[in-house]
Amino acid sequence: MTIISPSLLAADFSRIGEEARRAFDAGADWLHLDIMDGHFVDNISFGPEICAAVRKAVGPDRFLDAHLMIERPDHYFDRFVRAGVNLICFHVELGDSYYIRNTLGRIREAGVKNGLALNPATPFEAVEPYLAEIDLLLVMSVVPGFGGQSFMPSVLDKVEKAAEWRTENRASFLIQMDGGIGQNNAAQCALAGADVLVAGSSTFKAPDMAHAIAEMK
Ligand SMILES: O=C(CO)[C@H](O)[C@H](O)COP(=O)(O)O
Ligand SMILES: [Fe+2]
Repeated sequence: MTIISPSLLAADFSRIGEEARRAFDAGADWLHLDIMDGHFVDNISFGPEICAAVRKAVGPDRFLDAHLMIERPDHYFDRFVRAGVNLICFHVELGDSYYIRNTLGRIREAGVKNGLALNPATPFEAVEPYLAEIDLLLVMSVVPGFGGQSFMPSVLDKVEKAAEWRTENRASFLIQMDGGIGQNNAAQCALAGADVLVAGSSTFKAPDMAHAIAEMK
């Protein structure tokens, strides 16, 4: 069954704890936390203190996946580990192979799952060298920075390539897609090979969140 991870970016920030609980009560499998620093992307969202508040609101057993859209994941990731997230994903565009490999290793050593994200313009080949060392590959289906953008179907090719690579190499990383995903394109993403679908606007802003998540599943 495909994992649905609503993005808290589309929630009502004046009631962040209640909103996080609302997602899980509506059938969310994971909750997606978008961290933006105003440098790697042209937007600022929230940091580790809010993540810790979300953890407190949902209890110890819920899976929180943090998508770091920040320039120095190596410098900041441990604050998110201490805040209680379960998975930390950062972008492959950020550095050379030493930086990427070292940061992936340090995240795992800190006791959480690691993930590597790629922007729509970044080719599959950029992440290929690291696929044996990751728990999750995030294929962005919008240019990161903002919720509510239109899904880019051109990235589905990369999802298919990643799924083929995984089969051929008997690897076990999950494939996640993020951006513009809803009831109208979830099946297309899953058929291409995605295991985890991030959905912000189509879940938090739906008239009935439980129905929206059930429809996607
Ligand atoms: O990483 C992101 C943006 O950079 C968000 O996770 C993504 O945009 C989800 O929101 P929506 O489903 O509304 O597109
Ligand atoms: Fe995201």
